[in-house]
Amino acid sequence: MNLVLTPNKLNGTVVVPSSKSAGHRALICAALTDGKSIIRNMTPSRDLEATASVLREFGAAVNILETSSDGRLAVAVAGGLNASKDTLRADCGESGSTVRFLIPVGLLTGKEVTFTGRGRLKERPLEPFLRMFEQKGIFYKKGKDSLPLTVQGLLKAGIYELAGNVSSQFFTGLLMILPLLSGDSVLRSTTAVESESYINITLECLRRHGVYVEKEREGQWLIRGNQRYRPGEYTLEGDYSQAAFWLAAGIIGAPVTLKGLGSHTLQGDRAIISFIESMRGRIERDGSDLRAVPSRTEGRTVDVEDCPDLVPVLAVLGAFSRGITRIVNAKRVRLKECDRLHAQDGADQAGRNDKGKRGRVGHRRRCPSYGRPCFRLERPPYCHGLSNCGTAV
Ligand SMILES: O=C(O)C1=C[C@@H](OP(=O)(O)O)[C@@H](O)[C@H](O)C1
Ligand SMILES: C=C(OP(=O)(O)O)C(=O)O
Repeated sequence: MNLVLTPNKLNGTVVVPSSKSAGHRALICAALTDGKSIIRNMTPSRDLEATASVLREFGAAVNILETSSDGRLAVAVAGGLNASKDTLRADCGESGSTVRFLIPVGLLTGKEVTFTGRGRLKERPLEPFLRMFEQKGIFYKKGKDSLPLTVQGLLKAGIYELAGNVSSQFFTGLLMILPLLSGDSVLRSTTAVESESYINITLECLRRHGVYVEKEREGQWLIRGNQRYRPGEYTLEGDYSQAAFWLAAGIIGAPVTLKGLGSHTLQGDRAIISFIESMRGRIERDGSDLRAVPSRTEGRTVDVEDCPDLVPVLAVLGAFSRGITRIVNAKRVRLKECDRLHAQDGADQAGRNDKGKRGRVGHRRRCPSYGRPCFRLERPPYCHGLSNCGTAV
């Protein structure tokens, strides 16, 4: 799809959609209990629907209790993975989180599970799990693409070693099920761990459900076995990845106020605030509300190792700032729902990354196609939760 963005000023107040990462984890942890949980303030999305539908296939009941006037859901989850069918089909849509979180959960069912997906998900890497299946004697079958993938087997407590530089999502998937096994496990990364803030979001969700994991040292976690997930009732916090777009819009255009963000969050994408401030962008705080005020920003070097989802918005902000903005440690964003480096202006400079060197994207103040849109988007930008805005993008 080609989307033309006409330059325009945007202002107003946005109630930020809830964190999609927190939503996936909440649904899964609730499904791993043997009781009923209620998750409030869930902004619906296709990725969350994929997780909910796979959990239903595995035997949990996931139902919408209420929909608020702004489309937020209260979701009831009755846990228990007691699917009656012998073979299960898990359609993960286009969601990397869904497939990587739910492969270990699927193995808990003891059934043969076939994971499927659409679009780019079929090509996104699953190698860390495939290697684990070989080490742990788990049956799997797949063609030349990552999906469809059929798995069957039981994971046992023990030592799990995975590369930490492909996706933190493999660690999250294992961290959610290892506490249920009979015996202690150690999860260890064989490389430096990237996107670790997402692992911390996982551990926070586990704690909410009464499950505890100890970080022993960098890249290593001790997981006591024989734990049980307790049902919970809680409200999801606002999403800093999505807030980032509105903050940039406020800096570039006219003031934008954001509501619904937690100020004590573990989300790595809260780094957008310090990035913008380091670029001399003005962000005002009023309790947990944030207000982005139009500013003349200056290019900086920003490290996205822990916050890869900020790359698109930083590229936009960089294009509107004086001087050069360098986005470093961005190599893995090639592995997302689209090749997000390729989707940015200046992606050619990032291509020299294949020998293990760190990613680097340079953005000039003006894009070469000055006066015309300089990004190719495969989907419209997020625009849930918009209210009282003078002009839409
Ligand atoms: O665990 C999660 O919720 C996510 C982890 C990150 O992926 P990587 O660990 O692959 O960087 C992030 O980019 C993705 O949007 C969501
Ligand atoms: C990369 C993303 O999610 P996932 O990895 O779950 O597909 C995303 O939504 O930006």
